[in-house]
This record gives sequence, structure tokens and C-alpha cells, in this order.
Amino acid sequence: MISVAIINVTSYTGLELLRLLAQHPHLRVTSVTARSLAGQTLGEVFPQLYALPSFTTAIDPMMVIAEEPAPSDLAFVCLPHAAAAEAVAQLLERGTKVVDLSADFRLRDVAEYEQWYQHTHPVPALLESAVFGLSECYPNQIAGARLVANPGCHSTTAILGLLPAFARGIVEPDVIIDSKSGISGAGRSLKLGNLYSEVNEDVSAYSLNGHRHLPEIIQELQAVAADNGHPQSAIRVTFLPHLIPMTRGLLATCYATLTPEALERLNSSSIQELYRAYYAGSPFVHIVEQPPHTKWASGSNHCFIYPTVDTRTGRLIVISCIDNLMKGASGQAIQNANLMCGLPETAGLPVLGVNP
Ligand SMILES: NC(=O)C1=CN([C@@H]2O[C@H](COP(=O)(O)OP(=O)(O)OC[C@H]3O[C@@H](n4cnc5c(N)ncnc54)[C@H](OP(=O)(O)O)[C@@H]3O)[C@@H](O)[C@H]2O)C=CC1
Ligand SMILES: CC(=O)N[C@@H](CCC(=O)OP(=O)(O)O)C(=O)O
Repeated sequence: MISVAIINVTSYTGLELLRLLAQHPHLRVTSVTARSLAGQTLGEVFPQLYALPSFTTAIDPMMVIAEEPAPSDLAFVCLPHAAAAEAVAQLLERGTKVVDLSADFRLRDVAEYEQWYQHTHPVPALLESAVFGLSECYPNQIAGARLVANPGCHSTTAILGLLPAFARGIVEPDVIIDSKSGISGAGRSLKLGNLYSEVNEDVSAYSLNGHRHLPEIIQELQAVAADNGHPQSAIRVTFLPHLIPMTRGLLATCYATLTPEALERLNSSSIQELYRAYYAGSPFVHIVEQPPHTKWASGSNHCFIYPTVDTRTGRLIVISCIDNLMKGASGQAIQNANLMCGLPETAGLPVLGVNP
């Protein structure tokens, strides 16, 4: 068994990790931490966990939430950015492998991090060894990593939707991403804009001056284009996130103009084939033949992608969706931990989601 700590277990992503780890065949939760709720038991904070003992000993609802983690083989860090970096550094120092769900180690360029996150990176030296945790892109590097930076939820959806197009060089480097997230993407902390009465029956765009997932998206599209012999000196991305009244789910619609050569050679059906071939070895990415629904992914680690050509404009349209708490956070974190521990990539992850 591999011992696991969850840092900031009282977060939404921490709770989702508990749900997944309760059925994981190889990972065992041996330590959980939080700030204001330290000293309480898991069952006191999340009473639904009292249902576990009849089925599994994997998670003990009587486990006391500590302020500091006990030693473990691996830790999932579910803290907000900035706070996460310091916790990660301490865990690595004591030899623990880390999957960090925050944004602190996703950007390779520290100046870019400091510009977007508006504070000085506390441990920039660790950026070099951190691996961007998109399992479909970097499985070998993740397998050998001590620190994996789990991608953001908007970024995961958009990058997976656009990777094959940039890897095969079939689009111009000018992209629009219209992304819609359920409210759990904003986390569990109390904010006026997240109240039921504010969000219910409402849709709104946010971060019009630039969302911090933008540099992550550009970084990864640029990398895949270069690695596949289609280097782009500058990729222009308009990325606009929206908040919609649902608990889970994230759907991105991406628009990019096909190159003249691609437009001549490809149609919707051959682009779907190109996408299918690209993701042939990826158990959680599925190219579908109709626009996917967020409900298809709810509660699972799956990503559903529908690429099609708008023949009137010559644009590629890609609709990509996930569950933000699963492939967008905790599910992907388990996928990465599996790779880091030499386990099957799919271990402990639900085969299907919940529908309706
Ligand atoms: N929610 C999502 O869909 C996704 C989240 N992420 C990232 O994962 C991480 C966890 O996100 P999420 O689960 O949404 O988190 P939440 O917003 O749900 O976390 C809330 C908890 O964080 C604690 N907290 C807040 N600030 C601090 C701090 N400075 N130090 C210690 N504890 C603190 C609060 O505890 P207290 O009671 O002590 O205030 C509260 O219990 C974040 O970095 C987030 O950006 C990534 C992808 C998707
Ligand atoms: C709906 C909502 O507010 N979503 C969050 C993204 C959640 C996420 O992926 O956050 P990190 O990059 O911090 O890990 C946002 O747009 O900031």
C-alpha cells in the first residue's frame, strides 16, 4: 500500500479525493490536514463519510484532521496558490512525492507566474523540476517526477480540445476559447458572487482582462506545436470563462481558422479521425460524433471532445467537456499519482459518471 496525505482536505478537491481514494486499490489515506477545522474528525466535517465503515477501511471517518501532515509516500496539496508552494517545498524536503492541485508550479517561466499571480514565487527553484500534470501529454515525465503540477480546470478542457490541431499544424495560431464552468470550480470559500441567489438562473462572463489560465494554455499549445515540428512564434488566444448555474462540469467551445492546406485536405470526418488517432492511447479522452454534454462526464475522469469544421468560415470548432472536480482537478490528480507510483493510469477512477 502507498500512504497518502491530503493537504487542505476541507476543500472541494480534497473531499473529491476522499471519494476516489475510498475505492482506490493501492493508495491509502493516512493523514489529512486543514486550517480552521483542524482538530475535528473527518466524519464531523463530512458526515456522509460515516457511511464508509460497512464497506471499506480505506478511510476512517474518525481520523482527526491535523494542522501538519504526518509522513507519507505521496501528498495531494489542495491549497490555494501561494499557500500551496510553501507546503509543497516542505513535503518535497522530507522526501514525499507531491501532486499539487494549485497553480503554483504550472508555469515554467517565473516572471510570467509573478505577473499573472501578482506575488513573488516563494520557491522558484522548484519550477524547473515540476512536470505539468496533463497525463495525456507527459506520461513518462510524470512517471519519473517528484512534483507534478496539476493543470487548471479551464486549461485542461481547452488544451485537450486543441492539442491535436496544434500538434498536426492544421490551424492558424489565432484561437478563441469560450469556456463555461460550474460553480464548484470557484471552491468552497464564501464569496458573495457564489451564493445560490446570485448564481441560480444566471450566466455571466468573468476575467475579461485576462484569466490566469491563459498563459497555461498558451504554454502547452506552443510546446506541442514545437515538439511536433510546427513551431509557432506567437499563439494568440482569446480565452473567456463564464460561470453557469450548475454544480459540476466545464465545457469549452474552441474556434480556430484552418490553414488553407488543411481546409483543402480535411473535412469534419477526417478531422475526427485525426483526433481519434492522436488520443488512441488515452483511456480518458473520447472523440465523439455529436456535441458532448457536461453530464456525460459528471463524476468521472473522462473528457469528451467533438471536433467539426464550419465550412462557411473555414473554421475548426472543437467542443470539449469534463467534470471540473474530476479531470479538471482530483480525478486528474489520481491519474497522475497512479503514473508516479507505477500503477495503472486508470486505477481507482470510476469507469462511468452519473447521468442524469
Ligand atoms: N475547484 C475546482 O474545480 C478546482 C480547483 N483547483 C485548485 O485546487 C486547489 C483547491 O481548490 P478547491 O478545492 O476549490 O479549494 P476550496 O476553495 O474549496 O478550499 C476551501 C478551503 O481552503 C481553506 N483555505 C483557504 N485559504 C487557505 C490558506 N491560505 N491556507 C490554508 N487553507 C486555506 C479554507 O479553510 P479555512 O476554513 O481554514 O479558511 C477552506 O476550507 C486550489 O489551488 C484551486 O485553485 C484546481 C482545479 C479545479
Ligand atoms: C468557476 C471558477 O471560478 N473557476 C476558477 C478556476 C478553478 C481552477 O482551476 O483553479 P486554479 O487554476 O486556481 O487551480 C477560476 O476561474 O478562477
